[in-house]
Amino acid sequence: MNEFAMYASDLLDGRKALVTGGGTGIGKAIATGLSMAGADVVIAARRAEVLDETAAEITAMSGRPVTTDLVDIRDLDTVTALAQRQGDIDILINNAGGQFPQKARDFSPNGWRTVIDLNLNGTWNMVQAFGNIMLDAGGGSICNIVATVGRGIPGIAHSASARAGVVELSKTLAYEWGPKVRINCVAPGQFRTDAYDNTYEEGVGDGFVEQPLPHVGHVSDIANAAVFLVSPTARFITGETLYVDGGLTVQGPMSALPPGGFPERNEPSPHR
Ligand SMILES: CCCCCCC/C=C/C(=O)SCCNC(=O)CCNC(=O)[C@H](O)C(C)(C)COP(=O)(O)OP(=O)(O)OC[C@H]1O[C@@H](n2cnc3c(N)ncnc32)[C@H](O)[C@@H]1OP(=O)(O)O
Ligand SMILES: NC(=O)C1=CN([C@@H]2O[C@H](COP(=O)(O)OP(=O)(O)OC[C@H]3O[C@@H](n4cnc5c(N)ncnc54)[C@H](OP(=O)(O)O)[C@@H]3O)[C@@H](O)[C@H]2O)C=CC1
Repeated sequence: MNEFAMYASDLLDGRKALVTGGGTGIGKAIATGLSMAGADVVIAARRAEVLDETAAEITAMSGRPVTTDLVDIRDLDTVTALAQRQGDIDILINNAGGQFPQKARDFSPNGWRTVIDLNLNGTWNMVQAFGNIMLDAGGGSICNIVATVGRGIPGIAHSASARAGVVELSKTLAYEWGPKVRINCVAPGQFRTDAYDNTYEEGVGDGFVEQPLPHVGHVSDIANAAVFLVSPTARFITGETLYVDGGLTVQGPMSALPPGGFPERNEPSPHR
């Protein structure tokens, strides 16, 4: 079975889709899924060579041409220029992003700013540049790739904050742009892309045996969620965040005892 061919091959016929960070990992998977569903896909990021290789790979699978373009989402001038070249899109996937893991108490001011700038301001640059064009042109659909916000993500407080900002931005724009533009988010759990493995050497571990679906996800799981959300199949859905995390965020501490077991009833809290 082809994991990227879950939908009809003409589901997105006649639609043009742009995926930021589409040269690698999750973005590449989403671009593949869109192309397999019939969209004309543009992948955009900073490294031309990576993009070109990926475009050729996707075309070999889907039989459809894939265009590449350059952008640094942190640099508004390059975003504006991209919007001038590729503004006629129907679908925008904001996938470019990332962070470094560090305890919050150790963040430097510039470290914090850098991650917020990439994931919140960078996404906003893209959303406003392309959203405005979609509004003027009559409509479109946007999907932002975030992370499993809502319960906190220890080790990446900067990114968790930025992604929560994107979720709230998306809900707000769902109101403001409602009649014309749908905007949703996909929240991946942990997916073993090259970038993930390079960044989190010991990240994939015990957590997975406790989550309701106790295995690592495949990038096509994200792609299929994103394709669904930007397709007419999801035409009555906007402002939503779809968690694709094997149930990680419902795993919770329900079955775990606190260290040392439960305290006696009515014992005062040890916290000040
Ligand atoms: C902990 C478990 C979490 C599990 C959940 C995981 C969910 C998410 C998973 C993923 O996202 S998988 C993909 C993972 N890969 C990435 O995200 C890599 C992407 N990261 C980057 O591309 C870069 O790190 C960056 C965030 C874009 C920053 O790169 P940039 O070149 O712009 O920064 P610099 O100019 O080098 O530095 C700016 C500033 O930030 C500080 N800094 C950078 N890296 C680190 C680091 N590893 N540790 C600590 N601090 C770092 C750097 O020192 C600078 O600050 P100052 O020194 O000037 O104060
Ligand atoms: N893998 C996982 O488990 C999870 C991933 N995520 C998020 O999903 C997204 C994809 O992750 P993943 O595929 O694993 O990681 P990758 O690092 O492979 O993907 C990030 C992509 O974004 C591009 N990119 C990075 N910075 C910029 C920029 N400033 N402007 C334009 N493009 C940029 C990169 O290409 P280039 O360097 O050529 O610009 C790269 O293709 C990220 O936002 C990540 O944080 C969220 C939760 C979990």
